[in-house]
Amino acid sequence: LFLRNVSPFTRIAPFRDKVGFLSDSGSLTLASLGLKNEVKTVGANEKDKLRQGVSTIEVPKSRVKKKVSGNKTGLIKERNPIDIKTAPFAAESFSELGLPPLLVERLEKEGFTIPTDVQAAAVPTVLKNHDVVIQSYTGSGKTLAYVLPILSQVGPLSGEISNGSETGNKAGIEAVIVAPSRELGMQIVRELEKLLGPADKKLVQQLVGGANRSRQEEALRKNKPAIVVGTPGWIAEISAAGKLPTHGCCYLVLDEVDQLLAVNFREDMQRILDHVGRRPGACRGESSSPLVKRSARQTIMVSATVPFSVIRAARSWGCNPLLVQANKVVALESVPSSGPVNISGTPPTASSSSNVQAMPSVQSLPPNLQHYYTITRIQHKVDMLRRCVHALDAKCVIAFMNHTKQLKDAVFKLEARGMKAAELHGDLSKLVRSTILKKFRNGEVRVLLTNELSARGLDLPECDLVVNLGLPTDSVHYAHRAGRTGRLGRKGTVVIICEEPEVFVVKKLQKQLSLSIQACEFSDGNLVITED
Ligand SMILES: Nc1ncnc2c1ncn2[C@@H]1O[C@H](COP(=O)(O)OP(=O)(O)OP(=O)(O)O)[C@@H](O)[C@H]1O
Repeated sequence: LFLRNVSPFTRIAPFRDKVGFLSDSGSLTLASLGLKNEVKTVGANEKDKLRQGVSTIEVPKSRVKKKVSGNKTGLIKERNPIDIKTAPFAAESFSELGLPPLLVERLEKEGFTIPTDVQAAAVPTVLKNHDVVIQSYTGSGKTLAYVLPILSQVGPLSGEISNGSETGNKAGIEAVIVAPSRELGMQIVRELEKLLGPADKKLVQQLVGGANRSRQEEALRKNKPAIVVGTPGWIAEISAAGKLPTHGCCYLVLDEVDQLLAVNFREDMQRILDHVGRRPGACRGESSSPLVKRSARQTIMVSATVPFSVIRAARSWGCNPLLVQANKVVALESVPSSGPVNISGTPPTASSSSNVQAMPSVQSLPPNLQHYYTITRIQHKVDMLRRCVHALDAKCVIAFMNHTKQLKDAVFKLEARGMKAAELHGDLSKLVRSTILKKFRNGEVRVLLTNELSARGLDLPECDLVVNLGLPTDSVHYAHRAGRTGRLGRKGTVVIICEEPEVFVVKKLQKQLSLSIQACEFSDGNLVITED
């Protein structure tokens, strides 16, 4: 079966030996199957720009996936065979992933021409209706990895004739996307709206806190959106009020799934899992045949960090889920679901997940990051931040502190020294938060002082430096904070400014993440590497 699927490949790039997939029996590569002779190496091309995020192998255009229509009236979705062979092979273009031509055209208009590795692996897998956990490092394009399969089935870009309505949807909500913060939810809405275009953007409805609830409910009633994106609290609340028709929903996406497992979301998540589509447990005990008809929603779980708790949850929420990573798709059953605990010894907070990664967390970090730490006394931390920004000539800086109260003081100190700074945290109104983010994006603010609120999912591609003025609680938090820079192949620097007694935590982070965090000083406007 594998040979049949592989033989039509036309070209394979130099990394072919490394590109493989795991089956129950172990890791397979093209080389191990003696298929090298069937392929031709391609040289460097325009993709160099996106090197680590982008595909290296072309899949024949003929291998376009048979379209599986989203079911507008019922819940039955046919699962295609667990064909994990196609997924690992990154594609040269979006059309090779089996996406409808209209969607590919729209992607090109928006400047998306080449899928990243995780998109190339995830899109065909999701299109085949598998429940998945998508894990790939921060900034590698996980949002489009699930948005594209949804848009290829839902709305006008799917190419399906709409049944007379402008939005093409009259049968209730077809996809629910849950994100842990309002900012992240709105970012996902923007990504969807960008692809749908102004004429069809009403197909997406945000359900996030801080906005006028009755207006959101009115929009739900009037626009009949096919996709809703929101935070757990609001989705659960509107659902409990009977204003969210999600029983026929085909897709449930849990973005930043490990954070959604936190205690403070538990009740709301339970309601969502119980009411969106049919319970995944419905497929339990049925035939293990991959061709089994599923009568449940498709559950898509996404994060750069996949702790054991996610693996356990995914097994219970999903139906034979697959773990999708760049260049690799593997049955979740084959992934261990227990292991060591928390590195810093700090108990999990309400916002943190309950245990550490099931896989080396270095996989959560973009490859182009430089990591440093420097030691100073607590009262000099903000001044050290200023020196660090100057030394690295950073233009767009996100600095994390652990206590909201410290942010204002730090902003004051930086502004007093002529450095444009602003604070961002959950106690600010939604309007103020949006304005600050806008100013940061357009360069009016050089240093954004923030707390854990901004650590997850926020896509600020211009950010070239992340500074930890307060230590992250564990390696998961470090990875998400660090991942605000170095997005999609860009370079980035991460600096920890700590006190002498905190160095042991830096060493633990270093060990846990299997990366080098170099000791440094900032003197005379330069970064100087020091002996450890
Ligand atoms: N194929 C692509 N070509 C060019 N740009 C892309 C492509 N896919 C995604 N992007 C852009 O890359 C950036 C990062 O994408 P995204 O926010 O989805 O990353 P992520 O993996 O979800 O990160 P995080 O783990 O931090 O949430 C975005 O600005 C997005 O528009």
